Amino acid sequence: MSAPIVSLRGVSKHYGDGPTRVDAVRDLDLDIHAGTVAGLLGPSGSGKSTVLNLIGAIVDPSKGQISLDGEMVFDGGWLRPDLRRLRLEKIGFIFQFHNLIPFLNVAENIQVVLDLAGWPRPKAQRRVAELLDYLQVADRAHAMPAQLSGGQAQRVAIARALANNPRIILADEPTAALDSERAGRVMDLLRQVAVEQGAAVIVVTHDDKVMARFDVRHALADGRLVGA
Ligand SMILES: Nc1ncnc2c1ncn2[C@@H]1O[C@H](COP(=O)(O)OP(=O)(O)OP(=O)(O)O)[C@@H](O)[C@H]1O
Repeated sequence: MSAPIVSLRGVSKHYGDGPTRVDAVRDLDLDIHAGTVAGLLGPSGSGKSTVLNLIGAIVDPSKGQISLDGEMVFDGGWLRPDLRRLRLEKIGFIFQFHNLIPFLNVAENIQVVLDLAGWPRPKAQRRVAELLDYLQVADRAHAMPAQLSGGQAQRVAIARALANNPRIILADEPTAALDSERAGRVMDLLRQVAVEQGAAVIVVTHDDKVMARFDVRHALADGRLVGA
């Protein structure tokens, strides 16, 4: 099997110290490979979002090692001076409530990511058009987020997450606000991205509608993996 795109070794995260300390993730080893759609499951408070945010360099690990797309990025401390750049280069985020910027239209919501990543304008505009086509929302390019249906908004959010060709897609409850048919389409799309772009897609969910759709399932309880 190919080398993992996401690899965690002995990763722990606690919030606070002393009597208020919460051990959210304990000594976690986790590998996710290219072309895989992985589910991160478990009851509320088991540490799922913390794991996603550790991989996304949004939360600082308390200890351990994290390597992303073949690069060791955390080894007792972050090895990259600019975590914002690390995220832009390697990671696409998708959230339950899509987090589109309300005062930018659909095309601009995607364009903004490419501007931040330093793409030249003409190339970025071609990429935006290609993504809107791929996600079947090209006819909504000039619509504002408030004018979109839930399914359309989620597809635009996915387009934005894919814009910079990240090898790692992190999704937090991406289907919870969608009916089964739309949820199924989002999962089909994530699978297509995993396969076509050789990406690792990691989905945190409680959503029973999509449980059968993962290649691998990692279940957490009390900050530890408890098997698939
Ligand atoms: N910023 C924080 N400060 C203090 N404690 C936190 C913080 N974030 C999470 N926790 C605690 O860490 C533990 C794991 O939380 P986390 O959000 O990762 O779980 P989860 O499995 O994603 O839960 P849910 O399904 O409810 O979103 C919980 O006990 C939570 O209260």
